[in-house]
Amino acid sequence: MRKVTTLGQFIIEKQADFPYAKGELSRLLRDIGIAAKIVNREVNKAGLVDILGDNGTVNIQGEGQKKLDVYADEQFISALRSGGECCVVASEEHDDCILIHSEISKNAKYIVCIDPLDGSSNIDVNVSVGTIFSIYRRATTEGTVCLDEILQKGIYQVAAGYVIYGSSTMLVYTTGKGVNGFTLDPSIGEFCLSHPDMQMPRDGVIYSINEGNYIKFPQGVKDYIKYCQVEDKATQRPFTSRYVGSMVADIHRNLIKGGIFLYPTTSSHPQGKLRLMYECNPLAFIIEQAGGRATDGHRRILEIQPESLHQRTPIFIGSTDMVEKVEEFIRLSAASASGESD
Ligand SMILES: O=P(O)(O)OC[C@H]1O[C@](O)(COP(=O)(O)O)[C@@H](O)[C@@H]1O
Ligand SMILES: [Mg+2]
Ligand SMILES: [Mg+2]
Repeated sequence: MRKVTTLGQFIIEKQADFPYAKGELSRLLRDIGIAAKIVNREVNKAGLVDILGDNGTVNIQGEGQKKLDVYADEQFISALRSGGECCVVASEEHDDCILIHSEISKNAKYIVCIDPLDGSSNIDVNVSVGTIFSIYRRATTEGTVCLDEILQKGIYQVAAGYVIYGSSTMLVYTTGKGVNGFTLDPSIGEFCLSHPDMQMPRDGVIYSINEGNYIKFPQGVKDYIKYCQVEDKATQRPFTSRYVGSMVADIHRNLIKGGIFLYPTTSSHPQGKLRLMYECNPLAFIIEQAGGRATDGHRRILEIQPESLHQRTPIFIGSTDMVEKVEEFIRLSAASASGESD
C-alpha cells in the first residue's frame, strides 16, 4: 500500500529543516493550497458554471481580464487575508499591491506575489492553466509594508511554487531545499506527495517558444532556433518543438522531461512579455532548485533588481546545457554585430 503524505503533513515534517520556524510559512502554504483547491473545483467544471469568457475589464498590463483571472485572484486574496500570515499581496490583476489590514494579520511578515491564473488564453479552450506564487519575508513587522520591501531580488524568496490545473491538478513548490510535487486526490480532497525531490535533466530535446514571433526575435535567438532544427543525430537534433502557451504547463513538462522555454524580447514586447515578480522569479527559483538554469540571456533572473511590480523580462529557462547554449548564441550574435560596427 503506497504511503500517502499530504501537503499539510509534508510541510510540517519539513518545518524541522528551519530551526527558527514557528509555523507561519507552513500556514501560509496551507492557505495557498486551500485557495488552489477552490479554483480547481471551478476550473474542473468551467463549461458548466459561468466562469468562462471575458470579464469585460482590463488589467494594468492592458490585457483583457478573463472571468477566471478575476475569480482566481479573489480566491487567493481571500484565503491569504483570512489565513493571517500575509501582510501584502502583489497580484498580476491589480495595479497596486494590496495591503492586508486585519486583526489576525497584524504581525504577519510574509509578502506574496501572485499570478492567480496563468495561461489565460487557454482558459476557454480546456488547455492546462496554472497559478504561480512567490513568497518573501519582511525584515520587520513594524509599520506598514512599503514597496521597497516587496521589490526584492528573486534570490531572497523564502518559497515559491505553482499549481497546474491539467489532466490532474498538481502543486509544486520549493522553500530552497529542493522541489516537491503534490497531486490533488479529489476523493480525499488533499494534495498528496507524488513527485518527491524533482530533478531537472541537465539536457533535453524539447524547445518551447512561440515561433509565430520568429521575425521579431533577436538574431541570437533566431540562430538558436535554427540550431534546434538542424538534422544532427549525434546531438539528437532536430529537437522537438512543444508550446502550450501556458508558461506553467510548458515549464512543468520541461522540468520532468528536460527542455528549454524561451520568451525573448520581441518588437511587440521590447522588455520581454513575462513578469519578473510573479512569473519569472518564482519559476526560476524552482528550476534552479531542481538543478536547471534561468537567465535573461545574460544574467540570472534571480539576480535582477526589480524596479516595479509588473516589470517584464526576457527569459530563457530550463535544462542547464540548453540555456547555456542559447546564451552562447546570444553572445556570438552580439559579438558579430559589434564586430560589424567597428
Ligand atoms: O501568447 P504568447 O505571446 O505566446 O504568450 C503566452 C504566454 O503568456 C502567458 O499566458 C502570460 O500569462 P498570463 O496568462 O498570466 O497573463 C503565459 O502563461 C504564456 O507563456
Ligand atoms: Mg502568467
Ligand atoms: Mg495571469
